[in-house]
Amino acid sequence: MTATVSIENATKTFGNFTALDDVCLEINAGEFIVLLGPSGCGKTTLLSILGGFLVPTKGRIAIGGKEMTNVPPAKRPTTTMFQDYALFPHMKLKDNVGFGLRMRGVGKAQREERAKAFLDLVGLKSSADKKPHELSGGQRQRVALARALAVDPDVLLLDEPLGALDLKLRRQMQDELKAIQKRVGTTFIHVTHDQEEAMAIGDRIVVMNQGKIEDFGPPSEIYMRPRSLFAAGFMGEVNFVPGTISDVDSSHAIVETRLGKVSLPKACFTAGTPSAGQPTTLCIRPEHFRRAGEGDVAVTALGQATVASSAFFGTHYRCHLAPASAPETSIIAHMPQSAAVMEGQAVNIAVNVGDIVALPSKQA
Ligand SMILES: Nc1ncnc2c1ncn2[C@@H]1O[C@H](COP(=O)(O)OP(=O)(O)OP(=O)(O)O)[C@@H](O)[C@H]1O
Repeated sequence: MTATVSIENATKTFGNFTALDDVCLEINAGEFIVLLGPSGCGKTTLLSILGGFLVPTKGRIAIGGKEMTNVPPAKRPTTTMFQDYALFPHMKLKDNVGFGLRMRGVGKAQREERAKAFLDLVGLKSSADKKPHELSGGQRQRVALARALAVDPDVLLLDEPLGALDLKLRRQMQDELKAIQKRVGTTFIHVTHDQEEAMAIGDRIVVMNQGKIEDFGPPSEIYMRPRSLFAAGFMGEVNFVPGTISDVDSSHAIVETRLGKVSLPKACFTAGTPSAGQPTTLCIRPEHFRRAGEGDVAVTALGQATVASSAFFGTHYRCHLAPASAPETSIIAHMPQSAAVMEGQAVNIAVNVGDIVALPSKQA
């Protein structure tokens, strides 16, 4: 089963401290949503409010259109899967997976049938009679997922479920989790502080900081068109180039920066309409720099820079560039293999204007 989730102006305070600050979110049925942000930003607090383990100080929650704000966890159509997924060590896998069903009074035969179906879903059908200690970490994690899904929640809440796994297994489990979610169609809300994980699994990502939502959208949109400096910086590497808007006409705004004047279409201003005099920061991803002259007509030249360092990364060279106009500034640029850049070399750098995002500096 699956359901929509609606969060209206949810605030949670602990004494004088505001852990969640006026959060609004509309989640579609069957979406894989990732709550992403640094430690302490309020991800778990929001998940706990959805699961019914915390009641918001203000605001309301609805699941499948039904008011849930004060409904206890057991009466909600949600299941929460925690990082320490605590399987019962003395029980066979089929009994672990069937546990929730037993609590709901489902008979043994039906329980076993359903447990086996869900063990099959996670690729462990032939292990139904094993006990948790006979499994690897990744396999135990899959059993926990089967157990959570066996009770047929409308919404599965996952609190850093892959946090205990090593990197390789983590990446593999991300792919599996995404594939299983697509198969069952349940709404998944998954907490992580790992940006790559969020991009690997999320249909949409909620970027959180200090109890607030900084950005919400599909991974590509948050990466390419972030709506806050925090979201831009949290979703991968970015160069921040501070400047001021000196002029605006009907289609473009001129931003004066230490790399020179840049004329940007208004679509580059993702957080609102630009106005003259506004302190503005340009966000440029390392892979968007290129050597001037290599590209098309939409390229903005940013002047000459010296390659301070260059490291070969297989797919590209990762370079630190010192611009001639501001040598104390270090720019990180990924240059293609074909650019064959060398330390000490002077290069003319350019960026496709459409790849630049301009955001108000005061958000920093
Ligand atoms: N019961 C509580 N009493 C007081 N403060 C709390 C309580 N629960 C959470 N907090 C505070 O609220 C803030 C948000 O906590 P939360 O657990 O939601 O963060 P998080 O984003 O999930 O972080 P992490 O990734 O480290 O788990 C933190 O500063 C935390 O110390």
